[in-house]
Amino acid sequence: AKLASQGATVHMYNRKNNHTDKINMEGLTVLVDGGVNQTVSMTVFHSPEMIDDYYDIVIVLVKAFATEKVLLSLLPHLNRNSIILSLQNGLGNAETIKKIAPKHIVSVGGTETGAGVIENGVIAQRAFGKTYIGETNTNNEKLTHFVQLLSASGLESYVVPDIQRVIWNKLMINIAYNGLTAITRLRNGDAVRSSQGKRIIEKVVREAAMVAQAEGISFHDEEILRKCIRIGYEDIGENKSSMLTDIIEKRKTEIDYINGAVVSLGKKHSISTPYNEMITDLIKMIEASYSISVSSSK
Ligand SMILES: NC(=O)C1=CN([C@@H]2O[C@H](COP(=O)(O)OP(=O)(O)OC[C@H]3O[C@@H](n4cnc5c(N)ncnc54)[C@H](OP(=O)(O)O)[C@@H]3O)[C@@H](O)[C@H]2O)C=CC1
Ligand SMILES: CC(C)(CO)C(=O)C(=O)O
Repeated sequence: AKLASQGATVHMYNRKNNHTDKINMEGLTVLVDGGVNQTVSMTVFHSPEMIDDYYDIVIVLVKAFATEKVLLSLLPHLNRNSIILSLQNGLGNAETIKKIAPKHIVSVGGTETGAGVIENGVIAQRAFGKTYIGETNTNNEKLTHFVQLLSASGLESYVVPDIQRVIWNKLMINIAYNGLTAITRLRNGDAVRSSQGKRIIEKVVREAAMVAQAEGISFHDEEILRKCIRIGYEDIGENKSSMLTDIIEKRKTEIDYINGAVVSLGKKHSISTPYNEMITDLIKMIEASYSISVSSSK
């Protein structure tokens, strides 16, 4: 909606549901700070055949485990010169896309902007951080133009050279908040304001920083921790994390790509990650028991 409001031609691709029907009929309404920020006329395509092949950039924003299925069906309809840009959370997204689309230009970014569906056709923006996008070897002018449009629309964005750092920087925030808020059903800010929550955030982030270092990504533990805590109080405090939304909606989560990825990489490097393992196990337990979970005291 923000890009479209800058005059860019933006199409969305999603399977058909009540939300997409409402958007196609009445446009997409974005709420910011409780008020209506804008309603933008948008088209959501439901079938790959409806896709034209002229897109400069294709942004992948499905859950990590759905990338393969969605992109495989779209690929025959995409121009080779289109940049495929993942703004998904977690580790392994670039690798998944490159496997499916080896001849395309692939870029990965991380966004500290967040939103959720409030009702059909209406979304609320509740996280207001920056977006960083990794450079590509070619077609950087397209990316530069893209971030200019994003920034002009109010979503502060940058193209940056070190893509692994971009991914891990964003991952640290998800490691800190997504699993914890999904288990406690708290907004990010409420999680970090609890002394126990803050302690758990410190533990999971410190474990992840050790694993990142073993992977060759250098992080100053205290600095990354300070950023994760600050952002929880400020930019993303009001947000319900995407994983909390998944748990509320009884959906599969991206835990394997976030805290679960820290556990797997920790094993590879013989680094113990008990706090990330606990968060991963609890989320998997919740995911596996939606149909039998207790929701009433009676
Ligand atoms: N929400 C947030 O604040 C943020 C999310 N992210 C990342 O962005 C990505 C998307 O997150 P989010 O928007 O929360 O996820 P959602 O699950 O809310 O949205 C994903 C969309 O993809 C659609 N979809 C799933 N499978 C298919 C399919 N096979 N064919 C067509 N459409 C499909 C879903 O349709 P349906 O509704 O029918 O299931 C849904 O509309 C994730 O990687 C997340 O980590 C990053 C930063 C912030
Ligand atoms: C917006 C943010 C950073 C935290 O809520 C996020 O990435 C998510 O919810 O998945």
